[in-house]
Amino acid sequence: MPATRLDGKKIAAEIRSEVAADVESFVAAGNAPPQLAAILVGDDPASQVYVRNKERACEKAGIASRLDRLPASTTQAELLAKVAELNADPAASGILVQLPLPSPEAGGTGIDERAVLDAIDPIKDVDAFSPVNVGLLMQGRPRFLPCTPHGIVQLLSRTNISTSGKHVVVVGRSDIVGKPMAMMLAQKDSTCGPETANATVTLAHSRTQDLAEVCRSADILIAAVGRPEMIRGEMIREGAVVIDVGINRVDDRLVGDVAFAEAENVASAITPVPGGVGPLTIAMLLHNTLMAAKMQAAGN
Ligand SMILES: Nc1nc2c(c(=O)[nH]1)N[C@@H](CN(C=O)c1ccc(C(=O)N[C@@H](CCC(=O)O)C(=O)O)cc1)CN2
Repeated sequence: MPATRLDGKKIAAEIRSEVAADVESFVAAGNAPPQLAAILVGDDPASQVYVRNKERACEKAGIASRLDRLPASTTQAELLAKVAELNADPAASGILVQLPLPSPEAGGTGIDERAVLDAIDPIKDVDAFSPVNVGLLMQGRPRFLPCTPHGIVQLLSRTNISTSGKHVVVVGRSDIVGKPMAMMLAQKDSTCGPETANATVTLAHSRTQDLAEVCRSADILIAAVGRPEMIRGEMIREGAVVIDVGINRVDDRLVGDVAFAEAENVASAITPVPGGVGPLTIAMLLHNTLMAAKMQAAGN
């Protein structure tokens, strides 16, 4: 029997309407609407789509947004000055810098991404990429959770997939997805409760020996490597849950990190690409923006 498709788009819509209702109450209580301030450097086509989608999602949820578009020729000092301006602006509840920053080959000036992310005020860091928020997550007392891993926790919880006591293999050790995902699932508790925490986690990567065997030992396999269809059907245990974080453009087609047609015949449940994990990223960004506004309104 083919795997159940886990509908991230539907779950994201649910979360977005929950956030919209919560924003309405927040504003009805006399607060200014939350505002998301996004910075886009350069003209990468995919990034332009993502920031536009973020603006639209904000609008639908009653969240204000502003977008600062900067040319690819922007220097690190100029970008840091923009971040400082937004840090000091009380109207900006949440700040994000759309990644990736333009490489020198794309006309960029070689900005140190880490230095820019470090400069965002942690209380406005709705991507949860700053060292303060990463550190709080590591210690099991998170403030903001990074959007994509948090979206995956929400997806697992809302489809009744427990991670407690299970072996979860995360393939990919990026700061944005792999590392925080592994950390979140290994904790004692999650925002959705202990059933979507308490996993035994293996964080696999490009140097992992016998990756196929490691993947086959997973009850839940999370692929976040950024390599089209790298996870083949034979790398998946019969009945495993497969979460595909990859969004790769191949010949004008979007494909994940998992060879979907092969995986679908082995897994018990799988996220499609598109329509799986991607939409949850923006839903959780809205959640974080509202959370930032609430914390700032409370003077935290
Ligand atoms: N500052 C950030 N930069 C980047 C992040 C991030 O969370 N913060 N993540 C990605 C891009 N991203 C959001 O920024 C993002 C990517 C994909 C989707 C999505 O909904 N994908 C759809 C397909 C959309 C398409 O047609 O391209 C899907 O998977 O169904 C949302 C957000 C890197 N940069």
